[in-house]
Order: sequence, then structure tokens, then C-alpha cells
Amino acid sequence: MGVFSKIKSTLSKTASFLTFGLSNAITKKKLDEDTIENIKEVLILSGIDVDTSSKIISEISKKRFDKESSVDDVKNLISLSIQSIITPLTTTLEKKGSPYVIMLVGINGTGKTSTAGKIGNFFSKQGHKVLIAACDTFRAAAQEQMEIIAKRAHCSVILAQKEKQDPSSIVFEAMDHAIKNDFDILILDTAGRIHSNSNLMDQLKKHVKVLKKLNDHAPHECILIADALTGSNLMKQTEAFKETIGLNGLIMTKLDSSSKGGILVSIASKYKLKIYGIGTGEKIDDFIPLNPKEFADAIVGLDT
Ligand SMILES: Nc1nc2c(ncn2[C@@H]2O[C@H](COP(=O)(O)OP(=O)(O)OP(=O)(O)O)[C@@H](O)[C@H]2O)c(=O)[nH]1
Repeated sequence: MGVFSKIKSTLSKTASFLTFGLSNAITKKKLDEDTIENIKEVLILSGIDVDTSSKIISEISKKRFDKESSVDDVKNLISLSIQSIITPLTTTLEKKGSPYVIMLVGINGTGKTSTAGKIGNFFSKQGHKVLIAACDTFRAAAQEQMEIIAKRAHCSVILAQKEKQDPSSIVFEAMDHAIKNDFDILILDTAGRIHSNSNLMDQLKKHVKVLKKLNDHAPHECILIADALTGSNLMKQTEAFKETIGLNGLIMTKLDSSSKGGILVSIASKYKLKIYGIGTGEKIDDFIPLNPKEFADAIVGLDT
């Protein structure tokens, strides 16, 4: 499957939702105030927050108010607005340090372990030497899960040596091992934590402190793994992780299962996070960097 068709199938639930909603909202020939208000409601229901929806709506009003407009005309304008919002935020993962240290954080079950494997696979396919550290010592099966996934991704792995080991000690061991053994990439799979638990959030600060003892620039990337099925609570989570640890990026998972894929646009723009890619399923290859035009066209269900 080509990358565009992969994005299209990943976003098909949101695209169907938007297509259905817009077809119901646009019943008159010309766009009047009521129709525009209905379009805004559809955008909000697709996961785009109120402020961002208002911005998109004001663009549509400027260009099409009182003019004859089809569903596809409106979809095109929504796509252009989304592109202008996400283009400055979209980037690809590229090795920028040695080792290039990527820390994955997020609440429980968002897809951190799976994404560690997917990113490891992404880099190992480019010929990089990749080490993944299983820093989750809370969830019983996490260590074994990481070991299996790392093997599938052709990456080396550092596991806990004993039960309930201090996760920061695994961070230290992994960083030390990566430096001494010339690894190109180090991916830290941290334990899931509820953003309102200050002890667990403080533990992330300790991870960073430990890394900085060995390399002042690490972690080079601190990426929130955000679950598209979370809904509006994702705003609070993002805020908390950003405040505690200074997130700089975002990877959204489970867009393939959600009809509210617009949440990606909201989170990235509100918190100025770089979008490194999206999860497109449960397999090791199910990670793709984002192309803003392809994403925006796919989310509104435009065939380009
Ligand atoms: N459909 C779909 N499922 C995903 C995606 N990413 C992860 N998953 C699934 O989500 C579930 C949780 O993934 P994990 O990687 O174990 O999540 P985690 O964040 O490491 O979990 P904790 O360590 O408990 O916080 C698994 O069943 C994954 O297969 C995705 O992009 N799409």
C-alpha cells in the first residue's frame, strides 16, 4: 500500500464522519450563516477544538459566504486551512545527536511500547544501530513485550535486571551502554503515567537529570504518544506533560480507530508541538511521517 493510501485508510473513519456531517450541513445552494454554523459544529465533533474550528470557519466565510458552494468546495477549504496550520509543525525524525536520544512519554496504554518498536524499525531500516530501553517496570508484561517488539524491529534492547527496578537506573544504564557501544539511536520507552500523579510525573524529571549527567543535550526529543481515542482530556494531558518535561513533539496513535482525527490538528497547534508522524495500526511498519497535504486531504475525504 502506498503512503497516501495508508493515510487515507487510517483516516477513513474521520473522513466518513466529516463527509456525512458536511453533506447534512450543506443543504442550501449558497453558504449562509446557519450553514456555516452547522459546518463549525461538524468540525468540532470531528475532534477539532473550538478555537481552531473558528479559525477554519472564518477562512471559509471569507472566501465563500453567500456564494454557491458544494461539499467538495468546503472540503477543499478545510483541507487548505488544516495544511496552513500543520505545515509549520510537521517534521520527520532525523538523527541529530550521537546517540540521538528519543524519550517517549504518555498516559497508560496510548501505544508507547508499540511506537518505540515502530520508530526503532524506522531507524534500523535506514541502517542505524538502534538501542531501545524498556524503562517500564510497573506493568508486569511490559519488559517481555518490549523484548519481542525490539527483536521484530531489529533493535538491541536493555531490560530491567530485577523486579521493580528504579526506572531511572535503566535510563542511565541504557545511555551509558549506547555511548560505550556507539549506538546511533537510543529510544526510551517510559512507563505510562496519569498526568495528575505528581510523583510519577516527577520521575520523568529524574530520567532527564540522569541522561544529562552523560550528555547535556539528551534527550534530543521528548515525544508525547497521544491516543486519538482519548478525546478532549488529551488537552489536559498534553499541558501536564509539557509543563513537567518540556515536550517538543507528538506522535498520534490509533487514528485508524477514531472518527475524531481532528484532535491531532488541535493538540499540535495549541501546544506548538512538532508532529513526527502517526501510528496507522498495530504492526511494526504501521508508522508514517506526516505529509500535511496528504493528511489534510485524507481527513476530509478528498480524492487527490
Ligand atoms: N489500532 C491501533 N492500535 C495501536 C496503535 N498503536 C498502539 N496500538 C495498540 O494499543 C495497545 C496499547 O499499546 P502499548 O504499546 O502496549 O501501549 P503503552 O503506552 O506502552 O502501554 P502502557 O505501558 O501500559 O502505558 C496495543 O494493543 C497496541 O497494539 C495504532 O496506531 N493503532
